[in-house]
Amino acid sequence: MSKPPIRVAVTGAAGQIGYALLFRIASGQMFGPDQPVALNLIEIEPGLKPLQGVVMELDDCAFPLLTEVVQTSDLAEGFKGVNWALLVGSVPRKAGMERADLLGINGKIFVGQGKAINDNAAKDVRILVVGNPCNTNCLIAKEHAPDIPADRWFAMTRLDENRAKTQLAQKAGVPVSEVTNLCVWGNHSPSMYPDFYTAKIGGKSAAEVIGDEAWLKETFLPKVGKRGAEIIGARGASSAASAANAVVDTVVALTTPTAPGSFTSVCVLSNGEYGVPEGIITSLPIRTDGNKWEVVKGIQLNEFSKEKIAASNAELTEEKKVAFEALQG
Ligand SMILES: NC(=O)C1=CN([C@@H]2O[C@H](COP(=O)(O)OP(=O)(O)OC[C@H]3O[C@@H](n4cnc5c(N)ncnc54)[C@H](O)[C@@H]3O)[C@@H](O)[C@H]2O)C=CC1
Ligand SMILES: O=C([O-])CC(=O)C(=O)O
Repeated sequence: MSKPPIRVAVTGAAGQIGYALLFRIASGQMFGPDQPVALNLIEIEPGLKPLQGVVMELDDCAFPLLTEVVQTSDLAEGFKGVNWALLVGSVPRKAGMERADLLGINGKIFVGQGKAINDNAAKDVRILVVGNPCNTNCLIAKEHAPDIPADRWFAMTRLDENRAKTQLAQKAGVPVSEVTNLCVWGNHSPSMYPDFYTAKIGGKSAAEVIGDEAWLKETFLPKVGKRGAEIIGARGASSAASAANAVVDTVVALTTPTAPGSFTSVCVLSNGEYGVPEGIITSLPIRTDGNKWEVVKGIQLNEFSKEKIAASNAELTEEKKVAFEALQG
């Protein structure tokens, strides 16, 4: 007998990321080759017509695992019974903007979505926020969903982790699979800290294998931090296929046991781990048994790392203040 479907809501389903993401969910790449899925696709009114076209394409793929597709702009209908909510829908930045500039535009969206998830989702719902600025948007949604436990809320820095791994692999001249234990700490913004001191290449310290601290500090860090802007500059639009890929990677990482001794980067609600201020959604090293997750303990951070992490978290604390003041005003 086949398993009951996992019901997945995707907001902004007719957008760029949606177009790269839905087909991967429906094909089984997110939940596995024997796990049926149902899709609840949520768009604002003007997005419903293009969404129809995307759904025609989903139909035309004849995915054996796809049991149902709901198309709606009604949040209660869209989040009804969902086990996962992938919150992508929101405005992307243009050249010259920082992601935090989107707070005033996008923040409000996450109030209504938080409430609708609270009132309609399945009891086991887990939420991944992608729409920028994703950390603070996640916090806004969480604050408006009082019945959903805090450990169900995630925002995405896996794209930054993947970017950082590739940069290190290319510099070291090794396959990217050799790079492990790369935690991105802090905000999904240029202040993020991809921790090259803790990362490993072929099981050895990445910093020692690279052997060029000046490159790591002065080239690698800004390269990863500003990669999103670099892509906007080249493509004229923000990253979409790689973002969708990171959504798949994040959900897989949270639903399958983490390899022994390893971890992945996900933004979660801080509880003061590693001296991080409590009550912000910040990127931390996470491991899981596929169901329950925990922040990995005992990573030794040097002064440089501590300063970088503190600066990014100070930015998040300020972003939180500005966002919640704006929502009240
Ligand atoms: N966290 C991360 O690593 C990344 C985050 N992003 C962010 O993801 C978001 C989406 O990016 P794209 O798909 O490229 O944008 P897009 O503009 O191509 O698509 C966004 C879609 O969301 C829809 N939408 C807008 N407001 C909505 C609402 N209230 N409810 C439901 N749908 C709504 C729009 O109609 C549109 O179809 C942006 O905020 C972007 O900055 C992008 C890349 C990486
Ligand atoms: O940079 C942007 O605006 C889109 C994004 O979050 C990324 O590519 O990391």
